[in-house]
Parts: sequence; C-alpha cells; structure tokens
Amino acid sequence: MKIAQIQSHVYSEKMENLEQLEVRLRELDGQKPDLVMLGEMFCCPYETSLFPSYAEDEGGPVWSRLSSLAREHSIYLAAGSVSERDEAGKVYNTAYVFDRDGRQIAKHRKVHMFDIQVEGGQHFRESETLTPGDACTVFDTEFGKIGLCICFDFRFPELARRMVLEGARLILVPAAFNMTTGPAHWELMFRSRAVDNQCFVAGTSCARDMQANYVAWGHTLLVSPWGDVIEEMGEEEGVIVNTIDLSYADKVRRELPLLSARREEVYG
Ligand SMILES: O=C(O)CCC(=O)C(=O)O
Repeated sequence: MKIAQIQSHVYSEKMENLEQLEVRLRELDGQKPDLVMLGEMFCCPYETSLFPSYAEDEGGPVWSRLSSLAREHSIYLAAGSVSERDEAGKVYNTAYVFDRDGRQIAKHRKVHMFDIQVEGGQHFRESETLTPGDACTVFDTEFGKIGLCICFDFRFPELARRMVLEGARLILVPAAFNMTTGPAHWELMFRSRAVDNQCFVAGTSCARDMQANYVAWGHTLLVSPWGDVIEEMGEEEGVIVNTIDLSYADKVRRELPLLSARREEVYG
C-alpha cells in the first residue's frame, strides 16, 4: 500500500485549501498513491471561535469536492478533519474517508475534547464550541482494516487498543500538536501506540505557521509496528510517500506475541 501524507499550509480562505490540495494531488498522480492523508482541520484555522463559522453539513461543498477528488484520482482519501455541523446545529471535529469511487466509507467525530491548560504553555478549550463524538472507527479497504481517530483521541490507549482488537493494522491520525506538547510527546506517543498495538500508525499534521493563533508542531510521520519511524517531516509544507505492507504487523505479532498473550481477567 502506497500512502502519501500531505502536510499543508492552512489558508483562511476555506476553498483555497481545496485548490492547493488539487494541485498536490495532480503532482502526486505519477507516483500512484493508494491512500492520501491530510492533517487535522486542514481547511480551517485551528481556533475554537472559527469552528462554527467554517462548519458544513456532511454532503456540503467541502465534502463534495473531497469526494470528487478521491474519484478523479482513484485514491482512498483520508481527508484530515473538517468542521462539521449536524441538523441540530452542533459542531464536530470530523474526519471523513472516501474510497476510490468517491464514496464515504468512514466518518469519525473526535471523541476526546482537547481541553488543556499547561502553565506557561499551551491553553486550548475545544469544548467551547465543539461536541464530542462517541464511536470507535474502523473501516475496510482492499488492504484490510484501518482505524481512524483525531489527534487528542490518540492519547487514550484504550481507543487504539479497541481499534486493533477490531482488526486494524494501520491507524490514521490527522493531528495538530503544538509547540508545547509537540516536542515533548508527539513522536513518543506515536511510537508508543505502534509498539503497544503492533500496528502501523500515520500521524499527519498541517504545516507550522508562526503567524497563526495556534502554532502547529508539524512533524507528520509514519511509524512501523516495530516502533521504527519510517519517515518524519520537519515543520514545513510538503508530502511524504511510503510503501508499507500491512502483513508486516502480522509478522511482528507472531514473533512477539503481545496481543494474543493479554490477560484480560487480570486487568479487570
Ligand atoms: O494532545 C496534544 O498535545 C494536542 C492535541 C491537539 O492539538 C488536538 O487534539 O487537536
């Protein structure tokens, strides 16, 4: 499976982000990626006050464009996350995945709200304007099952474990760590989840913008089921493309049988 991760700049003009994505996808065509992945809130500046005004219904203009792009390029498009509004007017941080025909095959609403207050560091309160989702998301592809969650969700090992128990051998995490938690926990978290769950993990961030209200850490990365960083970017815009074989997760699980040796009765 060839996976491309796009670390893009976030423009405040929503549709400009889609235009840039189109350019990137055309550039990527020659490499024939199977799955293309984007960062968290890739078409909305990461600010709680902006989430409601950027929000669209499922099926709205951004959704439709993403679906068409997946079909035109014949790719699985894990379209980072976007701001979604439901019929009741509630707003969610939502990740959609489209298949090669542009059909939506997965939808994950961020379950854990990113409400933190680090003394002398990052403050953020997603719950000011967002509503949490309440589901664990795993979807099927021609390569097997893939798990999906959003940024802060991945700090909760229980969620990743559940995805893996439901068959995921790759977990996609559109994310946006910051200048406080990025250097401390970004790579550590991805490598820990990969090692514990013996699966590939792909974390895709937007590029760093020092002018933005919330400064993203960047460092889009891909980690193997053995915990090796296959590739990690810096903070700039760009794309990484890697070929992975999900059956490698089976090999690691056979050789170092952690998942099968669990003792649920002891853990309670
Ligand atoms: O967990 C972190 O440090 C960052 C989380 C975050 O930025 C998010 O959930 O969007």
